[in-house]
Amino acid sequence: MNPTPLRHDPPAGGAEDPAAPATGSPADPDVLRLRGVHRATADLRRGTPVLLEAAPDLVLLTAETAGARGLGEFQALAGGPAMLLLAPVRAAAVLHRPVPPNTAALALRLPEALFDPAFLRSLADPTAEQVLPAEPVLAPECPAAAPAALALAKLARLLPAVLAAPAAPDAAARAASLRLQSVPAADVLAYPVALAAALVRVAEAQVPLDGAPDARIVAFRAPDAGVEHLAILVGRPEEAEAPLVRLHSECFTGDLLGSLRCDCGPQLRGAIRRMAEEGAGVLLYLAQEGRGIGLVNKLRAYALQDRGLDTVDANRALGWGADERNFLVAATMLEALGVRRLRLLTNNPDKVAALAACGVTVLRRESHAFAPNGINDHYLATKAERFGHLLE
Ligand SMILES: Nc1nc2c(ncn2[C@@H]2O[C@H](COP(=O)(O)OP(=O)(O)OP(=O)(O)O)[C@@H](O)[C@H]2O)c(=O)[nH]1
Ligand SMILES: [Zn+2]
Repeated sequence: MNPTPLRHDPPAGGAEDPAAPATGSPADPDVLRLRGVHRATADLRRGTPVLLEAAPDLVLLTAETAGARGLGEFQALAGGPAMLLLAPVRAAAVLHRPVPPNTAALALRLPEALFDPAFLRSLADPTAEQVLPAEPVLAPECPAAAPAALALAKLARLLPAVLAAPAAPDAAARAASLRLQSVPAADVLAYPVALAAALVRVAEAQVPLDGAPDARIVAFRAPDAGVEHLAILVGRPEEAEAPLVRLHSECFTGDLLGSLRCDCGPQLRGAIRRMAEEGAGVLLYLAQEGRGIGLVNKLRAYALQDRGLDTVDANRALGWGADERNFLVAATMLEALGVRRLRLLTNNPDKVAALAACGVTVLRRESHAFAPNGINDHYLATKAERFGHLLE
């Protein structure tokens, strides 16, 4: 195999090469941007506020993780009235009325008396017990950086419901004394693309599989960020003219537990089987659980589906888009593996379009449909009706 080196490959031999460009070095601005955003997501997950550098700067705290300490630190940095930023479908549900179309985010007024963790969680999460001591009202203005604030919560795989306030004039100094993270809004919005472009191969091993003994796994990771993706190579796909490729988004419930709610398990094993029959193929096992919303949110989406919503509306009710995946990750991995022309095993036309948009030649789509099992029938029908999945 002769992989194409990517921008952040470490210097050969692991030594610093003084003549090499600065990419991957400690001062590489791309690496610093990834680091800043990744640290901010980790802080939000632990219920710690972060500063979002925008005009104006905002202090943020995710509603899902806000506790007494985080709320206290939030107030120490806030220099103006607090708001709760929500995605439009969730805001409409909380306000009990439609919101203007094409709205990226809405802001609700939030007096300090309502800084209560249970109240905040109930505003954020339609599956939580609803604790609504006051009727929520719209704030007079939604800050320009609200979409970046919600994007940061989503990168943390938390519900996109964010307590926000304009930062006090001395917020940067106070943030430094509390060791809080500060992150530019532009870095947050650029993060998914920067992360995908920065992936490097970090490990590789033979892993013979049941039915596909000639299999290898190659692991990819971006520097200074947490997410890892895997490529499962059957045979020598890089030597094939146009190998069979599958982009398989992680599904803990279907792939590992054999859940009958979806078709992921049969698709995963069926893809490996077909690749073994052909003698070669690549299955990219992408860390995009729940179409990019994460396992916890997928479980919430399932709870909403049990109350009658379909898979698209359940995502939206939680504040997420129907499909939050970024397939640039897959294009970057394929390039590193030396696969530029392929046949794509999928029913999803968006995957074909996304790879083509990244410059990958998809010679054709190969159908990958499995019969409904009596429980996933409605889910499969919804994928066909609302995502345009092709079943032939
Ligand atoms: N949010 C959400 N995600 C789901 C649900 N059911 C399955 N998933 C996720 O959907 C993804 C399925 O991914 P894929 O099988 O790669 O993609 P696909 O869009 O179905 O397209 P195909 O290539 O035709 O299979 C996995 O990440 C699952 O965890 C659901 O009801 N809600
Ligand atoms: Zn699944």
